[in-house]
Amino acid sequence: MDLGIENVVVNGQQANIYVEGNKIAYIGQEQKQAQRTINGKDKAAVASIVNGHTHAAMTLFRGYGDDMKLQEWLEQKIWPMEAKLTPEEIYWGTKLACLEMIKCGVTLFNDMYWHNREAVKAVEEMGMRAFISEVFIDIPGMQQESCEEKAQRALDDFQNYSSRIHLALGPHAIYTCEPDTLKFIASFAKKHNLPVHFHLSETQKEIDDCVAKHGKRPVPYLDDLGFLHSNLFAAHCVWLDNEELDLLAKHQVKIIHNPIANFKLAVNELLPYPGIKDRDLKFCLGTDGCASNNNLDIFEEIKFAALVHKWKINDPTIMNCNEIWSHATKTAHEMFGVNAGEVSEGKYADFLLVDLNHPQMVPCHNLVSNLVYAGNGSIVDTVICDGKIVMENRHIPGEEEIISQAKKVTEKLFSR
Ligand SMILES: CSC[C@H]1O[C@@H](n2cnc3c(O)ncnc32)[C@H](O)[C@@H]1O
Ligand SMILES: [Zn+2]
Repeated sequence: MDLGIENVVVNGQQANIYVEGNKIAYIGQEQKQAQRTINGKDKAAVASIVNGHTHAAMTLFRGYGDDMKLQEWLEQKIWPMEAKLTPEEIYWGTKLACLEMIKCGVTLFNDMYWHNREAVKAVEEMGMRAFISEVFIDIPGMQQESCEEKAQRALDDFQNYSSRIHLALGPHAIYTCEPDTLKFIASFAKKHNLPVHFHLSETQKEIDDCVAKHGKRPVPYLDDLGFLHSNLFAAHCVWLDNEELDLLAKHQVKIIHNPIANFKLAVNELLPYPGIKDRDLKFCLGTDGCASNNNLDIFEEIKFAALVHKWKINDPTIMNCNEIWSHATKTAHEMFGVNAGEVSEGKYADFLLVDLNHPQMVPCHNLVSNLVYAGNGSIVDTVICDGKIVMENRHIPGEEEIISQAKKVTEKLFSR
């Protein structure tokens, strides 16, 4: 065996876990020879978490452009700064994002940002899994190549990356992409079996503008373009009526819930959870970028989601801890087609060792309750992704350099 974690709490029992290659080969009472063995005493092994929607390199914008409405925030603050970003800055911003996500128990994330070659390099080096988008945005000056050239170039590039890196197509939103772009992306995605990563129904303005321009709400508009399909990952989805929920369910669109960013940008609506649950629509959680969150601690997102739906529906039994934990881990990995999300034999060895002696984890009447309601990213001690240890005892190789380079490039960016 390549790696052993001995005497650890796993699925409610004390046991040993052995990893061979990138998979969990054995969980049980037997003790086996392994090249490397970790003592799992006072630790629990739990599935790693997915960040289903983020803009990783926006870590460099943490605390910049706070307390604004979405459209003004994008147009007055974010897009002018993004226009100045260099590939090197994206690289260090993405490394910083990976560092933060690993520290908070994420091994797989779904990213949409500029200069994806640098993002890929950062993710490869950090040992994580990611879906990395080729972005499409029809704003003059923001996109040089044609859609066809961009999509084909991305397809070629991604042949050269490891199996941890997946290509997605990332049209930004209905208000920044022309109908022909959306049609092209849908057909290219279907032809090449690629996921599409999209912002959908985030603000009332988006709905009102769509009705004014196209005579229909966003989801029927997208349906008429042939854009809805089961490999569409739609972030936000807060302003949806019942007809739209029916259409999303008909096409099995996957939904990413980003409640903290929604609250910070005051989009004034919440994911329609009862309608989503009734229709068995699949959803997981995302942090969105660091300029609208302002961190990538997915534990905060999990707790916030569990609380806010209880408040909205006025029912504390809604979104119980097992349910939200499962959305963030098992369902999330299933949605992305990655064979992880549970600590069991045959799954990828993507899991966490959480510290059962962390003050926020003591006492432990119910592990999942502590994970959801008591803990945060700081309870994560060790992270394993694709069979490799990417963090041990909360230390990640190279972290000091990432922090110092992220500070340095941010200073340069904001002084230009
Ligand atoms: C084309 S790269 C991604 C693009 O999206 C911007 N962005 C970040 N957060 C949001 C949000 O909540 N809604 C819409 N767009 C967002 C980001 O700054 C990049 O420009
Ligand atoms: Zn976003």
